[in-house]
Amino acid sequence: MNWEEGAERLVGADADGEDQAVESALRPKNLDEFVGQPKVREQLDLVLRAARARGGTADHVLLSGAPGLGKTTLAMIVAAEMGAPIRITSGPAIQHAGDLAAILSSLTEGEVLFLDEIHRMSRPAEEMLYMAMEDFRVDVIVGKGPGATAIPLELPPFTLVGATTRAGLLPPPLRDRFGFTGHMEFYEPAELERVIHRSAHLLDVETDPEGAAEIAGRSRGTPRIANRLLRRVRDYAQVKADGVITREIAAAALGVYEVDARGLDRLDRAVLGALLKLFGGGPVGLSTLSVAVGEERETVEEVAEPFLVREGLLARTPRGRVATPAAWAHLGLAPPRQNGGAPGQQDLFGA
Ligand SMILES: Nc1ncnc2c1ncn2[C@@H]1O[C@H](COP(=O)(O)OP(=O)(O)OP(=O)(O)O)[C@@H](O)[C@H]1O
Repeated sequence: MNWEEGAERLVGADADGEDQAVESALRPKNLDEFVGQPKVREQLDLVLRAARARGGTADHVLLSGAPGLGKTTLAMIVAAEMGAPIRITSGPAIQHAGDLAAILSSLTEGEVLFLDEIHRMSRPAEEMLYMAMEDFRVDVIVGKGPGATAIPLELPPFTLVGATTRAGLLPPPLRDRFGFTGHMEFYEPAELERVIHRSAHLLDVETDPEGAAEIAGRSRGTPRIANRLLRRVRDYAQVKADGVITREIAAAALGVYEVDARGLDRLDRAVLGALLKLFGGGPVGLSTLSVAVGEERETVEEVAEPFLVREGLLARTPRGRVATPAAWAHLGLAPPRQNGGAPGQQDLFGA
């Protein structure tokens, strides 16, 4: 299978076509329904309540965190809680300052502008946004060269909700213009169980507590993945059983899709398996490891490794990739008595 960009993984955190079609039905509509993220929820609640009490517009909000953790959902909740409409766009869609000017100038008072992947906006658009956020004004440049003139345009007060997977990539002047920054964490299994119960209810699927726990444990801390796995388990329960999701049904269904008890899929297990079985647990260079699993370096490094590192199964060291004791245990293998092997011979392709 090709795991290159665009290949769909059941445990991938980016939205696929089916996710997009069903996600709006599963989105919590207000802060009370939003599961987990207690800090962000409490802080945002204060920001919104205060703005409502003042009868004004809420401060600009920056949400950072991995894909599928609920940034879009929270942006929609900000609008709903403020009783305001929402406009949704993304950094890559705004390549010219003019694109942004067109959007900003059509906003109505109090409207929420959701800018996903805000770190991918073009530089000129970013500079226009500074002024819009601070002074609710933009300068529209008319003409070219020495004859160009800037026509100031007043904007109604609005709330920008920016989302980014990488808050560190935002230039400080942009970051500083947000009144509130919320960092979204990966979800605890108990929180994902609540997400699954809620979604199962909305999808009209019966799920017992152990069934939800089984799916939660394989969802990589991410509600989008939990919802996706729930849909696949529901299919299995309907076709192979009486439609009720139990622990056995969930485990069997996700076994069919090769998502293991910890949420690793075939690619993750291939990388980990090669590291353990072929290289004695490492250290081994990334290129060597990639050749061993028959994948591109980038696929191993960007698609498989981040979750393996997060799970404490693999470490990236200056000498190469190293498996942790938990990796041996997870694949049910006994570590060699002296972990380490012969890195000089294994690093044939460099790090
Ligand atoms: N806290 C939550 N409680 C319940 N469901 C949630 C929660 N967070 C996210 N979800 C569900 O997960 C799905 C993905 O959420 P959302 O689209 O908001 O993620 P995102 O962080 O914006 O992702 P991306 O960065 O890819 O745009 C939604 O369908 C939503 O129903």
